[in-house]
Amino acid sequence: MKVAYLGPQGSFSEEAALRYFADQQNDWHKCDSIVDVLEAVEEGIADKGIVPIENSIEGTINITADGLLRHDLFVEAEIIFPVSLHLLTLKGAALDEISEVWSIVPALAQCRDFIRKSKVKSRQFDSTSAAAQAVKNQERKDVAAIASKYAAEVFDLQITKSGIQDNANNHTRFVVISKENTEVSEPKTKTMLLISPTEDYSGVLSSILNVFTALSINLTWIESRPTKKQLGTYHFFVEAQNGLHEEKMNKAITILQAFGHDVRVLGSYNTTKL
Ligand SMILES: O=C(O)C(=O)C[C@]1(C(=O)O)C=C[C@@H](O)C=C1
Repeated sequence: MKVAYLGPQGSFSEEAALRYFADQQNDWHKCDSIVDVLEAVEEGIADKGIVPIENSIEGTINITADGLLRHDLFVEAEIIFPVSLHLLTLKGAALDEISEVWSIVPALAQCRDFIRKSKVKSRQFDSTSAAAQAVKNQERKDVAAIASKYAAEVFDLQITKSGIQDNANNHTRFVVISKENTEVSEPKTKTMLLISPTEDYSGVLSSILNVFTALSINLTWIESRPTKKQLGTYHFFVEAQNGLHEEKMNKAITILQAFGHDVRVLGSYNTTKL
């Protein structure tokens, strides 16, 4: 089986993939961006992909949410991964020499307090490990990557300051995606739906949420993403703490469809904490 994830070597996505699939002999397909991971799975270049979808400090990873909207993909598992972000520099560099920090946007956002207090500039890269690789290749002592301890090892960089994220208790939720909707043969603990109202009227969101309240379905995640067609119109991601095998979940879907909403079941899955 071929699994796609965000590279280069040293990314959090790689750590999550290697640990989640530890007992399997897989071929790995490293991608340059999160969008490339989604496309690799949709185009059949990879059988599965691992992408970050939410971080406990920064919230939803919009690139992934929008990718799930655009691509015909399913979620088959979720992985909760602890994230600790460090300032990686060339060996011998000092903290007060650094004038710029490099990383992927969600990681820069997780370190907003540190960046603001240190009055350094920030520059976007496609992954934490791409930033670490650039620090290594460019041989500059005035820049630092915000990345993992693993990336420091891979690129032989020094951890000049550790644990710089705004909150020490930091986790990123990844999802395992595939092109096929895997049969829900055994009970699962969660279900992700994408609900797109076909009409815009006052109270449309509360009418959706009331369905879950009425059926005592606890929601673990709700996210709205713009339709990108008209200001103020949205798609809603809803994650429920019930599997698709449960009657009340199917009832909720039937009622939402009867209300005229477009409902896509993105998957029913279990959680793995790494
Ligand atoms: O850049 C990486 O190392 C990734 O795997 C991506 C990513 C993300 O975009 O959320 C994953 C986990 C961390 O939250 C920081 C970066």
